[in-house]
Amino acid sequence: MNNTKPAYITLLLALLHGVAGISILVISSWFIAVSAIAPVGFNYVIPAVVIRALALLRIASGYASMWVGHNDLLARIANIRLSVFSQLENTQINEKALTTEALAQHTEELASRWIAWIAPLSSATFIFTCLCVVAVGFGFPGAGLLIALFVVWSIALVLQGVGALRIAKRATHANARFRQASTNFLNSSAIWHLSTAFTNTREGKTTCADESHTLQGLEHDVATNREAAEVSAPDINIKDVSAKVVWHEKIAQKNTADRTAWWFQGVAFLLVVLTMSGAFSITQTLLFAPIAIVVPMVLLAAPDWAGNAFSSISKFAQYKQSVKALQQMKATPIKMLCEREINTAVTLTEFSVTGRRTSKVNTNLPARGVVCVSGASGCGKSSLLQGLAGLLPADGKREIDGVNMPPGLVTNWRYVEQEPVILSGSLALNLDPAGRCISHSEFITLMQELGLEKLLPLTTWVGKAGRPLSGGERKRVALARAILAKPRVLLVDEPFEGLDIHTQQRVCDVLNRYATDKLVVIASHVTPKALVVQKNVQLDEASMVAVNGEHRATL
Ligand SMILES: Nc1ncnc2c1ncn2[C@@H]1O[C@H](COP(=O)(O)OP(=O)(O)OP(=O)(O)O)[C@@H](O)[C@H]1O
Repeated sequence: MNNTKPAYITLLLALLHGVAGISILVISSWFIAVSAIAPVGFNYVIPAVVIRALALLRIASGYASMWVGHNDLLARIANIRLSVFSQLENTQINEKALTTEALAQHTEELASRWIAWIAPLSSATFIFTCLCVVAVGFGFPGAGLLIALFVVWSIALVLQGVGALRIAKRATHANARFRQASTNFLNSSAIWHLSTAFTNTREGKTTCADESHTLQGLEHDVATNREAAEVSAPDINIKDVSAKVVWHEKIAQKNTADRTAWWFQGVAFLLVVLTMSGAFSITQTLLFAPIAIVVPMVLLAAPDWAGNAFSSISKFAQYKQSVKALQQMKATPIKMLCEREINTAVTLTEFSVTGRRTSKVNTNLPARGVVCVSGASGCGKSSLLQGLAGLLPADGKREIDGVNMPPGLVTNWRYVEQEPVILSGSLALNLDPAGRCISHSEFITLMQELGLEKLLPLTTWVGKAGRPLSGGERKRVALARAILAKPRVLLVDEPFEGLDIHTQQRVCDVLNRYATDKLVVIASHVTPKALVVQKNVQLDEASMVAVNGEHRATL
């Protein structure tokens, strides 16, 4: 975090704001008392001017503290999110919903710590300590009561903090479950109509579809989906789905802070009542020494200048939970391997993705040319390509020219997914997300070759996650992105799926040309005639057969 200097300014301004406030209270209390018994010639102007100056200082420091604090907050959020993004770089994200929660919620808790709890708590502690020291040092009547209130405040703060930590833990858990459950639920939006249809037939009445699209309908719909269409993740707990659970914890946190503040207020008032009732012999002094009014006035206003600490300690508790949640964020690092030239072949021996039910593959892939991987649906074509690229951990050996490659992603090998990721941005951003210096003509030529000229110009906004693009267009944009990165090995998953014959031909031409000096591995159910295949690799449940003659291995 580079941007820490303004945080101290935030703290100083908060202290200034607090000290100015309490000084106004002390001086004005004394001033009112002294005015009643002031002798002729008493200079009223000086205390009035001091009070006015303090009031201005309080207003100015309050606004400045907010301005500096919030600017600092925004800078911190940006920094923390960037650091989380850099942690997530080159990793497999295991739980997307929780990662989103971490990015959206927990980073904010971390970033807001100075304005949320460090500054208010430090300010209240500083003021309380100074008041006690001054009251005892100058022998203010009732100084002991102030110290007693300080002790009560400290104990209440610790107790409130302990309770707040428990609630914050529950709140973080509830938030996480809600985020997971709602992500699962929203992902099933395309087949919501199934649950409505089911409800209609089962209950024999018409259900308003819109009604089920509201959050109130969440529990009912998830329940129906599970029961009828099994569209939700099996671990969804309907109870945890409810937004009410999340809201309940938020309210509980606020209520405990308010309750502690009320108790504190009660104790402060009690001390004032005891003071005024003569229990501490201050009343006698009050008649003769205006300074004796200071402690009762300070006690009376204690909830104003010390009460906020109870809600700040709750924010501290939430901060602690957010730090923990960010530390526990699950992402499996992908090791990056340096690029290597391939002179003769890539050899796979007993190669299979760890933990997936796929065939063990034994084959030699040529240094250049098109290799076509085929086989029944679910036999492991996509898994093989991802394992080969190093995106998934794999068992067996992956060798280049006889040298074993450790697990990891080879930097200049590219995998094009079966369902590609399209970024919400321009076509140019999608084609060159890393911002390489690719020439304009290179972009345009490739787009034309892949039959994507109607998407041009490059500034075209492809819409949110590329949803306005057709399935075939998304595939070709992803293929163009990979080709423009000029990988040594290009691994393409089902490039012909959803393409008409004419477009398949164009894609084949691009792949054939690319394979003249690079290795192109294609997983596909179809092999268009136009594709110049150097080698076929047929995956089978029982065996792996290299179709060019050699039966290399049997499971
Ligand atoms: N993310 C995953 N986690 C666990 N298992 C998976 C995952 N993805 C796929 N599998 C399993 O791995 C096996 C191979 O899947 P894969 O997608 O590699 O097959 P495929 O041959 O590409 O299928 P298709 O031709 O239908 O695309 C299947 O049994 C599948 O259920």
